[in-house]
Amino acid sequence: MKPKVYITRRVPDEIIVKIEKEFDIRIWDETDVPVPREVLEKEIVDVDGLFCLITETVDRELLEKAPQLKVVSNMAVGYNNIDIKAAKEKGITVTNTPGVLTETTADLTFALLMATARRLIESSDYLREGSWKTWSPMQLTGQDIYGATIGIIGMGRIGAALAKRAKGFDMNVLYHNRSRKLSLEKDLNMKFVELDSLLKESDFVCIMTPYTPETIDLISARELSLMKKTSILINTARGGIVNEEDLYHALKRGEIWAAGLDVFEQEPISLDHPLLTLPNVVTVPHIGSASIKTRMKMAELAAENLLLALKNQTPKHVVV
Ligand SMILES: NC(=O)C1=CN([C@@H]2O[C@H](COP(=O)(O)OP(=O)(O)OC[C@H]3O[C@@H](n4cnc5c(N)ncnc54)[C@H](O)[C@@H]3O)[C@@H](O)[C@H]2O)C=CC1
Ligand SMILES: O=CC(=O)O
Repeated sequence: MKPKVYITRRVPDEIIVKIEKEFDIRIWDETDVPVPREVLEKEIVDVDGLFCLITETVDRELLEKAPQLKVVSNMAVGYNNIDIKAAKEKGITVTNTPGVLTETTADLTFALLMATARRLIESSDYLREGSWKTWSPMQLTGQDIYGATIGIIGMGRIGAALAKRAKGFDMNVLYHNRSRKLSLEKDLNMKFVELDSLLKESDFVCIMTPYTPETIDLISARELSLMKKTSILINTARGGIVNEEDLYHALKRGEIWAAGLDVFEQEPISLDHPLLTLPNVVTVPHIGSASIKTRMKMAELAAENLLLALKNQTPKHVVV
């Protein structure tokens, strides 16, 4: 009998075919609707492998319902949706998809930085709604990017890729991380600073840490109050790292100049969320890794991790 696998979303056909060759699969056959929790709870009961997305909460309660489960393969680098401690206790392997999305996510982060600094979305709306009557000296003016100081919190794979892009714009790069990255500091001529100094000195603050107990609300009222009035906050890491209520007040009071957000505490963000009422907030729907090539690579890697784990071989990227 083949091992059983549950796939929590319709992924491209070639990925499904690959998994289907080896395993008995069942799938939540939707592209834009996540599997309801009650369905997942039923489906997980007899499976050996789970192929899931960041939209699924794989907590202890769910894992308790899966006595046969050997592997949870997350199609993402971030795995804050999975209870790693519970998985480890149960001897369940958890895998993720680092690396293949690094450059694409750094591209989006820099694009969001540029769109926010130069008010691209607001300017596009201004033109289309017929407000553009003339060229005017201070019309839709934004913040300069070249030569500005960028502070990157979390100097991992994506943080480093972002720093390289910043260097291309002659930016001064500061970073804060759990540990120093001495060779990167030398290669990219960037400086390690404590978090408060980074917040005080940067024109752009970009968050690139994982979402962990230590990074919940890492940027709250106190941190925002340290930032320059002309500064811009960019978050493409995870929503809960920035306290959204505090961010709203800081933007409303002019304590910081603008924010570019790809990630939110609740996803999708509710359309009546106060942040969506502010013109100086650029929002996109968690599209950091969303290029066709990169999403294919992520799905392929997640499938490969799953296959290797179920064949008792070492997956390419093991979290636990
Ligand atoms: N918006 C999107 O679509 C995407 C978002 N992400 C997010 O980006 C995160 C980073 O991804 P990678 O760069 O591949 O991970 P990584 O593990 O290579 O880098 C994370 C860095 O953050 C540092 N860090 C962790 N906790 C910290 C703390 N409390 N203070 C300072 N630094 C801390 C680590 O030391 C590490 O250097 C992911 O965990 C995920 O949440 C990743 C891909 C796409
Ligand atoms: O948010 C996406 C990820 O890969 O993590």
